[in-house]
Amino acid sequence: MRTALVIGTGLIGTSIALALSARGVTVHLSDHDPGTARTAAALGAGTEAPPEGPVDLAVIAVPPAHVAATVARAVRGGLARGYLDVASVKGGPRRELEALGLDLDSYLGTHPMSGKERSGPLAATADLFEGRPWVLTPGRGTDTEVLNLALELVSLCRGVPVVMDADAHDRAVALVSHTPQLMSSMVAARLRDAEESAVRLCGQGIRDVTRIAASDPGMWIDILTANPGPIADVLSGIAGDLQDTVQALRALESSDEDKRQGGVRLVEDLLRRGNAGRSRVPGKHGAAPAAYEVVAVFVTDRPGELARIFADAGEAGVNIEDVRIEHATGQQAGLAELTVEPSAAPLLSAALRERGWSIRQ
Ligand SMILES: NC(=O)c1ccc[n+]([C@@H]2O[C@H](COP(=O)([O-])OP(=O)(O)OC[C@H]3O[C@@H](n4cnc5c(N)ncnc54)[C@H](O)[C@@H]3O)[C@@H](O)[C@H]2O)c1
Ligand SMILES: O=C(O)C(=O)C[C@]1(C(=O)O)C=C[C@@H](O)C=C1
Repeated sequence: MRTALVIGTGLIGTSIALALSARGVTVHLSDHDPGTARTAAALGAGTEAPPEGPVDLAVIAVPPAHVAATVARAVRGGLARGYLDVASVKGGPRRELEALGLDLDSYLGTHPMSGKERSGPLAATADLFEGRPWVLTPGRGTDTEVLNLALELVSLCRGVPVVMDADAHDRAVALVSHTPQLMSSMVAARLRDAEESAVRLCGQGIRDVTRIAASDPGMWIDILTANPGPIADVLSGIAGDLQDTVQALRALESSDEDKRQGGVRLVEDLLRRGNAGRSRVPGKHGAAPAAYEVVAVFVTDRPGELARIFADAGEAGVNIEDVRIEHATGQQAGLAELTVEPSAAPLLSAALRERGWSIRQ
């Protein structure tokens, strides 16, 4: 692929454009808000100048409700050899396009399973898709050339291609993406009117559970309204668990010991099912979930602190698999939690202690 046109230069479009530009593709940027395309160009994602002729691939990265019309306009304008979109739902846009009577052989619906709770080009990064699944939903008539262009795009973005049927994709993301967004919003919504004395105690648990509750409601309304049935199916299972859990907790308040034991069993069963589900979440780069250990290091809030820890870990020959910072409320300090292979944990702890770091046991 030598040339591409990205239509919609928000978080996803600009992240794709940055990755393609970094790998030598000439990328043209377009957005219905010219200021947004200008920002993306200023970040090094490509040029605002329109292409002189058809590009190899047009990437449509606009909100789901605008996908069909934008793809149709691009196809009718003959802007590219192949067209793909990246919307979070796949069945609806395809059906809308079919209803428009368009020849869809040069179009492919895709969905990168990576994003952020922030929108717009300023949140974009070239490495957003590295190691993440990228779903491709070819139809019966999809041109091989377009499929190959899409595979090249995923490879240039260092993603992992996964071929799926559009409706199967929508059922899967109802479970792994759309319902989690709603659950996160529901937990966060409890905080809106909560007492300040409670909110100031927020620790890492609620931060993890509510991160995506900061997402753009406009975008999510589009996504949820395009996939209501499968999401309602998942939520109704969760509603059953919620109802049982409320009853179990009420039983725990009872003075009847048998009722109390029944409540404990029910809550324990839920927690164990949760452990089993969580253990199925794929690890880094889509690999099987790995059992790692965490080495927690006290850090003060000053420039270069993390760089020094990483350099010390590197000198000790330890590869850091992941890192998370737990910030202490009201203090200029926190804990850097370094995730490493179990065999490397004692080595890392000893090496960091030797270099003056304080390790939490
Ligand atoms: N945010 C995520 O985590 C995520 C992850 C994977 C896929 N997606 C999908 O990617 C697409 C883009 O999402 P985003 O997060 O980048 O949103 P965003 O709000 O950051 O960017 C969307 C951009 O599209 C532009 N736009 C809107 N309508 C347009 C039109 N008709 N023509 C041209 N430009 C138009 C907007 O001005 C905006 O710059 C959506 O379909 C979304 O479902 C999002
Ligand atoms: O991690 C986030 O913040 C996301 O928004 C990611 C996420 C997801 O649910 O995994 C959200 C919606 C997209 O369609 C794809 C990715």
